[in-house]
Amino acid sequence: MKTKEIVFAALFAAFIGVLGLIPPIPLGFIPVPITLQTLGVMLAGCFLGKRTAAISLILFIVIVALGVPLLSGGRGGLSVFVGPSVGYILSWPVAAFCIGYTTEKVWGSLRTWKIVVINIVFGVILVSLIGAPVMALITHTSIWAGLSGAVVFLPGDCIKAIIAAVVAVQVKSISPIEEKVHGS
Ligand SMILES: O=C(O)CCCC[C@@H]1SC[C@@H]2NC(=O)N[C@@H]21
Repeated sequence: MKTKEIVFAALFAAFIGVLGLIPPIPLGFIPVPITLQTLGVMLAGCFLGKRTAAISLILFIVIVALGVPLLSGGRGGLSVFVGPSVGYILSWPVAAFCIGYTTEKVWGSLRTWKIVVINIVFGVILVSLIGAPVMALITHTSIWAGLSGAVVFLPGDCIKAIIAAVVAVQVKSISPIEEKVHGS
């Protein structure tokens, strides 16, 4: 692993932790909050690329598991991993990897709309498809109830997908993907 890769992965893990300082919005009818941290997950994928993004999110999760309160609302520790949001949390490295993988594929013809679509497919839909059924399992409700409840996250998550895409395209010249693809 290159030093630069480690630095970027650590920086993004810290950045996602900083996003967790913004208080979550609890929703009475579903035991998982609205959080800005998914913005960081999508940005990690489309700015860092598959490998570094996945490493960054795994690092973030390990730090949380060790008890550092980096999740929104100042939560951390192993108890988080038996709670209703565990599926969402564990989906983050997968989503970041998929976003990074597809972003690298379209890097040569990069357009904001392409990154928006990628972010929505993996950072919104895939995250929901993993997170909501796990939430349903843990809260002893039906998968259908879990998935339909999770629809509440979609509007906000789509806005985050757009913001992440706009930012990633704006700063593409300093992205590690640029170096990887064009060797600059
Ligand atoms: O802090 C946690 O315990 C994890 C929260 C997971 C929140 C999920 S991620 C996708 C969806 N979008 C949100 O804003 N909240 C949920």
